[in-house]
This record gives sequence, structure tokens and C-alpha cells, in this order.
Amino acid sequence: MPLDGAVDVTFEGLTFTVQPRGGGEPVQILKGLSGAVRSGRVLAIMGASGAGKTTLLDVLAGHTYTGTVGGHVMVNGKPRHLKSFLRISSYVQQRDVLMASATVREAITTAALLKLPRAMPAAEKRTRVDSVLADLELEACQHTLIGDELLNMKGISGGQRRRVSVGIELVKQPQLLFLDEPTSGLDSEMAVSMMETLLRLARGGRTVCVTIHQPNSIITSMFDDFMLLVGGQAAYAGPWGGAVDTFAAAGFPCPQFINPTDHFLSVLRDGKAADAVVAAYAASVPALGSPSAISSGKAAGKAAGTPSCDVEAGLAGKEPALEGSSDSAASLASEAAALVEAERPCVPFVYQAGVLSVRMMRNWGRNPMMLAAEAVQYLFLAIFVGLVYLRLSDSVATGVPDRLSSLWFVLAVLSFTPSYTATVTWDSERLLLRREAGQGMYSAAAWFAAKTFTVAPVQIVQTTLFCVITYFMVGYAADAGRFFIYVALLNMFQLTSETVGLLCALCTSRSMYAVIMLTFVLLMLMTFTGFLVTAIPVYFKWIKWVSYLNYTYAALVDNEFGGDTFYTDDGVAVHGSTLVPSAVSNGLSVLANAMVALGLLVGTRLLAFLVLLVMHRLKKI
Ligand SMILES: Nc1ncnc2c1ncn2[C@@H]1O[C@H](COP(=O)(O)OP(=O)(O)OP(=O)(O)O)[C@@H](O)[C@H]1O
Repeated sequence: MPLDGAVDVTFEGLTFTVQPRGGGEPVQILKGLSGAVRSGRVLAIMGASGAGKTTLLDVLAGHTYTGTVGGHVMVNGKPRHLKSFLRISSYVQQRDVLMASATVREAITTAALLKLPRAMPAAEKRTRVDSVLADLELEACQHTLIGDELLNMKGISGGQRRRVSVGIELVKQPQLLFLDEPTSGLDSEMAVSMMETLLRLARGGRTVCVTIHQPNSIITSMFDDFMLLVGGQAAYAGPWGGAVDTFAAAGFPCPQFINPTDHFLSVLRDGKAADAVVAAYAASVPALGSPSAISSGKAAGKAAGTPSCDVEAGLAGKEPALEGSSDSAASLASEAAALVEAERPCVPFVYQAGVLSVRMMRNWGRNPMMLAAEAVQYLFLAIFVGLVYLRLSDSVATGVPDRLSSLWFVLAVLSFTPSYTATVTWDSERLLLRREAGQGMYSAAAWFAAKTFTVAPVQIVQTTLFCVITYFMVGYAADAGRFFIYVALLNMFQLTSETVGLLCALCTSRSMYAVIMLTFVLLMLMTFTGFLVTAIPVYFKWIKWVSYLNYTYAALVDNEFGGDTFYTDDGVAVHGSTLVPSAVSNGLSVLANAMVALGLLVGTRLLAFLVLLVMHRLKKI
């Protein structure tokens, strides 16, 4: 799909400085880099691990969230206006984070629905998807699942996954494409095919900038421009063909039959040699501040094919104090505002939530094992509880304590099962949410709404099944009203448990830590329902009053005992309400306890929502 409107990006004296977390002197990661990324061409940024490739790509793409950027970035010769720049550019991160249960076409269609204006006709969006599939040669596998080996879901190849990640960005037809290590993890054939795709996109009028680790010689032959970094400095910047000459001029000619990039990296491993190359390169380009340094780059490069061409001086170690340098506080604030603006979705909230709900439901549908595993878990546990407490008697001596413990056991099952499921599924959800919401495909609030409205019905069905089995197997009060109260209380309880699990996952950002936190929280809440401990120490009393287990347990016990009669061994009838232990009863009616439990469900859900928003804003998820 050829594009109109060539975009050339030039940069001069770029620095990037971070303040180490543990304190100490600021660390300069990029040390005054200058160069250009041209329309219709591919610029490959290379260097050893830690040389600063990703940092440079982030700064060029305008994706820096921390640190201080210095220097100039110009777009078509004018200072970059980050907000419009972000609108016409796309960034493909190193790791493919995709929905495993979607087909290739569905993944790109979802991106089109969320990234293109709502007003654009559906047919036009479909055409856009078709053309992306054609551009990336994904037509043959468009109906294949993306898949995930960890989920035992067979899917497309690694190279196709990389192309799907690019396709998701291409739907908005960006003029600039930044890709972090697009060939990493691919075998050489797939890596070549990926580079061919990028070259084709560049030739169609796009400006393409990639970081690359260890390219083979076929891949290097596809570079138009090349930038080689060592310790945040430029060892070379210019047309690919000039790099070998620069190294030769510095005293390091490339041996015959050796891949030049292997030679470059091997030379740069030696600190002294690296300094010599950096100095030789810096001496071969116009001085920083010279009018020719940026503006004449393209023409000079094309004419001479020397290092001082498309990509300009990487002036080693110099801290440029350029006029209008972007490291002023005001400039940084406006860049941050531009990023926030760029992360704002372009379709309405309800539409976002709708598209996400469809995708989540499809995910359930395509993962019958996931659904079945949960349902079997509830079924198995319900039958287990039923068998343990099968047909309880109405004896004061045995029926009463067994009823109390069975209800506590039911709560234990419905505390741990949904909350653990919420924490263990979080890791994969988090990565997708971070990428997609981070790119402004949808808001975190829309994701939360979609999750709430798609997960809740499934959970209600599962919990109701659990309730029916346990109620009749155990033989709780034979009263329809009390049965429905039991079902309602446990459904609210189960949803609260799921929310508590999600809350722990959101607070810790890693499911492993979430599980530890959750176990601690649940055990603490379970201890103070009045069933395990009757005399609660004064310093723990507050836990009882904020615990959703306490209110639900009190309501369940009251509901069960309230209208029933029990019999002593001597046959004396005793009204159930008098048998409720004082440690369990909290003085509230069933309805009042249910209302508090409902309030706690709404409260924890709102709290989870707020934590999600904060963590998303802080880039912690
Ligand atoms: N926010 C940061 N705070 C502290 N150090 C950082 C930060 N970002 C990057 N660095 C450091 O800057 C150096 C360059 O990092 P960068 O990720 O750009 O390297 P790279 O060349 O892309 O490496 P790789 O190929 O391993 O991804 C590394 O030493 C890294 O630890």
C-alpha cells in the first residue's frame, strides 16, 4: 500500500540521561547522537547488548517515559511536534504480545476496529485489513489461530507472529515504523523474510527504523542506512556501504569472507579499538552545529556514499547545549502530555468495551478446556462438600456443628477457587492490556468493563451449579426462599472473591507475588468469621468488620438456622435461631448482612478499578 507524504526524521546531539534508582550520579545512556531516518529507506541500528539501541529507538519514536532527553529531533526539517508525530508513527516492540485464541485476520480486524475512527465505514476497514494481510503476505494463514505453545494451542509460525505484530500497527497506515529487534528469535530464513517485508514497506514510501542484533549477510545487504553504537556513542552512521570503509580508515579493515557486522562487533569489543573507531568516525563528519550537519545530509550521502551522508555526526562524549533543546522542563511536560494524548483511544468507550467483550467471549469459546476445567473444578468440589456433609441430621449435637462447619467449608471453597483463577490468568492478560491500552487501542476502564460483564455471567452459572449440588446433597433447610438466599449470597461472595484475587494481582503485578498476598489475605479474613476463633484479640477485631467473609457467613448461618427446629438427644425441640453461636452472629439480620456484603462487593470492585487506573497510569502493568 504506497503512501503519500514522505517523512524524514533528522536528529542532532541526542542525549538521554537517567537517574539511577538507587541514587548516585545521573547516567548518560545516549551521548550526543546525530543522524537521520529517511522516507523510503530502512535504517538499521546495531550494537552490542547494552550499547543503547533500544534507548535510541525509543527516543526517536517518542516513547520515553523516564529520563531526560536532550538534543533536537526534526521532522521534514522542522522541530518535531510530538503529538502529530505519534499520530503518524507506530512502534512494534520486541516481544509479540498477541491474543492466542484469535485468528490472524481477527487480530488485525480488532486492531482496525479499535485504531480507526468509528465513523469510517465498515467496508473501508475491511479493505484496510485485506490490504495489510496482502502487504505482509499473511493471506494464506489469515484464518489460522495465532496460538500459544504454553497453552498447547497450535498456531502460526514465529515469523508470521512477528508479521501480525507489524500488521496490527499497519492498519492505521503509519508513515513511520519503528521496530525493536524485529528479527530476534527467528531462524535465518524467517529473519530474511521479515526484513524483505520491511524493505517492501519502506519502498512503498514509509520510513522504517529497526534495531537489530546479529544480522546475517543477506539481511545486512538489505540495509539502506546503518548506525552502529558503542556505549551510547556512534561508531558509524551513514549508508550501509560506507561502514566497512570507515573501519578500514580507522585501521580495522574487514577480512575477506567475514560478515562485516561480525567484524564490527568484534572490533568494538576492545575498548581502545572502539575509541579509535568512534574518533575516526567523528573526525570524518561535519562538526556539530555546522549548518551542513543535518540539512545537507541526504544530498551529500547520496552523492558521496561516505559516512558523512544520510546519518550525521555521532559526536562522542559531547553534551550539546542546543538552542531549544528538548530537555527543558516545559518541553518534557509537553512531551509527556503528547504521549498521554496519543494513548487516548479514538473510538467511544462503549464501542471499545463491546469489541473487547466479543474478543473475551471468543476467547472463552476457543478455550473450551479453560471453561471445562473451571466447571469441573466447581462440580468436583460441590460433590466433595456434598459427600463430606451428606444429608445432615437435625440433631443439636451433630447436625448443628456440622451445618456450621459445612457453611464455613463452602465459603473456603468459594474464596480460594475464583480468586486463584483471577491471579493465575493475570500474567497473560496484563501483557496484552499493557501493550494495547498503552498504545491507546482502548482505555483500561473499557477493559475492566468488558472483563466484568463477560466473566460475571460465566461465574454466576458456575456458582449456581455449585449451590444447587451442595444445598440438596447436604440437606440444608427445605425452604425455597432460603435456598434462593443461599444462591444469592454465594454468588455475591464468589464475585467478591474473584475481585479480591484481581486486586492482589493488580497490586503486585506478578501472579507469583499475587498468590502469596492472596493466601495471606484470605487466611486472615477466614480466621475471624467466628468459626475458628471465638474470642478475637482486640487488635484483630477490626478485621472482622471489614471482612466480606464475616457478613456472608453470618447471613448464611442465620438463613440456615433462622427458621428451623433442631432436636436434642432427649427429643427436646430447640429453635435454630437460639443455636447460632454468639461469635458468629454479628447482630445484623440476614438482609442487613447481605446488604453489607453487596456493599463490599461493589466497594472491592471499585477499588480494583481504581488500582487498575493508577497502575496503568504509572506504567506498572
Ligand atoms: N531507564 C533506565 N535506567 C537505567 N539504566 C537504563 C535505563 N534504560 C536503559 N538503561 C541502560 O542503558 C543501557 C542501554 O540500554 P538499551 O536497552 O538501550 O541497550 P540495547 O543496546 O538495546 O541492549 P539489548 O540489545 O541488550 O536490548 C543499558 O546498560 C541499560 O541497562
